Amino acid sequence: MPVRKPPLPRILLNDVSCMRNAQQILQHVNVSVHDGGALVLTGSNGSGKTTFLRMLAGFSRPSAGQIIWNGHDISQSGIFHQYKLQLNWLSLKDAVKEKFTVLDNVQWFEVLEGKHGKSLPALVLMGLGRLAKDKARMLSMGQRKRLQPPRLLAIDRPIWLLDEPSVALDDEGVRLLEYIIAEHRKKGGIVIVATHLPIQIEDAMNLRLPPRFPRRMTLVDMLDHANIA
Ligand SMILES: Nc1ncnc2c1ncn2[C@@H]1O[C@H](COP(=O)(O)OP(=O)(O)OP(=O)(O)O)[C@@H](O)[C@H]1O
Repeated sequence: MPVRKPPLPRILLNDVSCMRNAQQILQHVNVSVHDGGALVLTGSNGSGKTTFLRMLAGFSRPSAGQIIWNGHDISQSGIFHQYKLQLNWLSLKDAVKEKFTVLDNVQWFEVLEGKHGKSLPALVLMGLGRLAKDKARMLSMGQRKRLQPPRLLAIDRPIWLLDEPSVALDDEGVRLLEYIIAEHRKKGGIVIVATHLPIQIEDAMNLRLPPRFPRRMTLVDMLDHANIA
């Protein structure tokens, strides 16, 4: 019987290291993600989670190793051009245009992508349907955060890079985000999330980045040693 080759991972990080401002941030990272897969990045403040996402988004280059997409190194310019069209990146900066309506803040991305019809249903799903025609400056912090998943749905690209997507969301907002992520994966999409907060993502791989400057003493230790009577 012929032996079937296992499918290539869609994304492979092969012994990747990354420097920022002449400082070594990530070292010898090896990870592979297949279609429908999820990778959750955790680690202390400054450990390099955002750097990891930025590198996958092409904002920083690995200082060593390769990022392979579909079997090709993304540092080749022709490949990178195709690769970046697969990405949807949500950074901590919400890029909400306050003078635009809530709907326009999502639809703008959709139109740029040459797509239509998904923005309003996505806002309704995230509980923002009633506010669609209001100016975005009226939104609370959590509501601004709820505006982000609809952008993912409106643009509808396969690889999602999400930096702290659940910060400021209430329990219902987190459940909705988890639902959207699960549905995306069912369609073969990939989700890579950096987070400090618990978020339920079934069968996700977890990558805990080591602290860059291991702490000798925690704040609690210091308070203990302060001998406050
Ligand atoms: N613009 C920058 N230029 C140079 N170094 C940077 C820059 N931004 C961050 N760094 C450094 O890179 C390291 C990793 O930062 P990064 O933002 O990736 O960490 P993180 O794990 O996402 O942290 P947090 O949990 O606080 O969000 C930090 O030590 C930081 O000092």
